[in-house]
Amino acid sequence: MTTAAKIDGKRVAAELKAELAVRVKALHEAGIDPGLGTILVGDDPGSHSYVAGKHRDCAEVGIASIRIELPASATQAEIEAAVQQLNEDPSCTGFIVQLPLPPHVDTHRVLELIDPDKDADGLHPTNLGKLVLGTPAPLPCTPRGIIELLRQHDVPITGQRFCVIGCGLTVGRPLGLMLTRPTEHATVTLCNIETRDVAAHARASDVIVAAAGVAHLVKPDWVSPGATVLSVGITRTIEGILGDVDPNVDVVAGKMTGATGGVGPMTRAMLLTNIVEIAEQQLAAREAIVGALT
Ligand SMILES: Nc1nc2c(c(=O)[nH]1)N[C@@H](CN(C=O)c1ccc(C(=O)N[C@@H](CCC(=O)O)C(=O)O)cc1)CN2
Repeated sequence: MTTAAKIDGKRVAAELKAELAVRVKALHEAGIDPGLGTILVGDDPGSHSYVAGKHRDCAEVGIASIRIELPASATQAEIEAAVQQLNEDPSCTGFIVQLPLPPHVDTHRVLELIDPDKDADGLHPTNLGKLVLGTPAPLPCTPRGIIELLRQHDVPITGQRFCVIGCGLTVGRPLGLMLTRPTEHATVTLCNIETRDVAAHARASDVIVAAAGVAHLVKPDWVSPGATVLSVGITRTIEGILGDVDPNVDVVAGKMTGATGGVGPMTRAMLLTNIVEIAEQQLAAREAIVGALT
C-alpha cells in the first residue's frame, strides 16, 4: 500500500519567515519599519486563532502589529471607521479585515473601503481587477501560498488539470484566476455547490484543491493514482480539526497535505510577504524621489 508524500507547509513557511526577517531588518536599516494591521469582528474561535497566529508571526519576523477588535454587535459604520483608521495610520503598512464578518455586515462595502495600496489580502476590487489584467498587485494569501507550496514540492502547474472545490472569495475564485495566468497556464475546473458529479471532475485531475469547508469530502475514490491533493477547508469538531480531505486518500495520492500544517501556515507566511513587499515598494519609491532630487 503506497503512502502519499507529505506536502509540508509548516516547513516552507518557516523558511519563508526566516528570509522575511532578513528583509525586514534591511528595511529597518533603511528607515522603514513595516506594520500589519488586523480588524477582527466578533467571537468566532477560528478567526481569533488565525488572527493571533498572524500577530505571533509578525513578532517572529520583526514586523510591528496593530490590532483592532470589535464586538459581534459592531455596526457597519463602526467597522468602516476602523478601516478608515488603519487607512490613515502611517505606522500601518497594510492590513486585513478578518473574514467572515457577522451576517449583518456588508462585507463587500467594507473591502471596497480599504486603501488598495494597504490591501494586504489582495481582496480589494482594484487589486482583484489587476490580478485579472496581470498587473502587479498584492495577491490573495491562500492562493499565493498554494502556488508556492506546489512549486516548493516540485508539483508541476503548467498544462496540468486542477480541480478546485469551492469558489469562495479568499480561496477558490482567486486561485482559479492565478492558476490560469500566462505564468501558470493550468487548466482549472472550479466546482461549486451546484456542480454535478464533483468526484468525476476530481478523478480527471492532476491536482485537487479542496476548499469547500466540508469535513472529509474528498474520498480515496475521488483521486486518480499519483495525483496531488491539498486540503484547505477546516471543520472544528469536539474530536479536533478535520480537513476537507479524508486522510485515507493517502493510499492513492502521490503527494498531499494534512488537515493542518499544509496550506494554513502558507496563508500566514504570504500575508507577511505581502506586507514586506508593500514596504519595499515604499522604500523604492522614496529612493526614486531622492535620486530625482540629487
Ligand atoms: N481576511 C481574510 N480572512 C480569511 C482568510 C484570509 O486569507 N483573509 N482565510 C481564512 C482563514 N485564514 C486566514 O485568515 C487562516 C486559516 C488557517 C490558518 C492556519 O494557520 N491553520 C493552521 C491550523 C489552525 C488551528 O489550529 O486553528 C494549520 O493549517 O496548520 C491560518 C489562517 C478565512 N478568513
